Amino acid sequence: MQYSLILHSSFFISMTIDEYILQHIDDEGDYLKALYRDTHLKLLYPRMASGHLQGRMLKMFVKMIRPHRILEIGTYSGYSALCLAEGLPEDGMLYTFEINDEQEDFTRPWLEGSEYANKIKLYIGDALQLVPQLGITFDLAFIDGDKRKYVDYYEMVLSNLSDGGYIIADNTLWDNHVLEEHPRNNDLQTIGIKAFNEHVAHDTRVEKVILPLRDGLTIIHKK
Ligand SMILES: C[S@@+](CC[C@H](N)C(=O)[O-])C[C@H]1O[C@@H](n2cnc3c(N)ncnc32)[C@H](O)[C@@H]1O
Repeated sequence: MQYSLILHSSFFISMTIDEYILQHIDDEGDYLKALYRDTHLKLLYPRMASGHLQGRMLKMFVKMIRPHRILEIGTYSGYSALCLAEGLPEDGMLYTFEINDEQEDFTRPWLEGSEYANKIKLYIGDALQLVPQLGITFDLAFIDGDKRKYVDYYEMVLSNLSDGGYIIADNTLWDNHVLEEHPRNNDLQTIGIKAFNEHVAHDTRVEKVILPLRDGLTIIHKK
């Protein structure tokens, strides 16, 4: 009885903290609220969208880092793209890549209808193939694509990143599955994220921290 009360109260407290945080940070605004709702109404896997807290965090990172060119791998419904673009200066540009061509009909109108449309270029295709062809050096990259390919994204991004540039990688705690010593052989996403975390941890070209925000955000600074 005692135990279930403790469980219940800690669950209650953590819910309250999440709500408390959202009530004490900047509002996401009506446009992002509507996009988040539309994502949940019309798309599969709406949990993939960044949402209120992470979206404000991404905008804040852009304000702090002051990049001119941002790369995003994994646009999905465009929620994080809009938050990244919101933080950019007038002459800044976000290049966002989405491999799933069925996503375009939903996402392009949301990006083009926003007040940041002139700061966003949406590409449909595999970022691993398309980004090196652009010949652009980025100041900040947000990696949020296929979890099995994070090491490949990382190496590709690092060679297209300015010295002193930053990478933010999402989902790097993967619902705490990273703690599994021996993930199932077919759990390629957990295996991919663990390989990425090991790879970055031992990479002397960069400085890195992991923030336990939402599903884990790794912030990487290229020396
Ligand atoms: C987690 S969702 C992105 C969510 C979005 N960044 C947000 O926070 O609102 C991951 C997306 O990456 C896309 N994706 C996977 N592999 C990719 C690749 N190689 N290049 C571009 N997009 C990719 C998937 O189709 C999916 O829509």
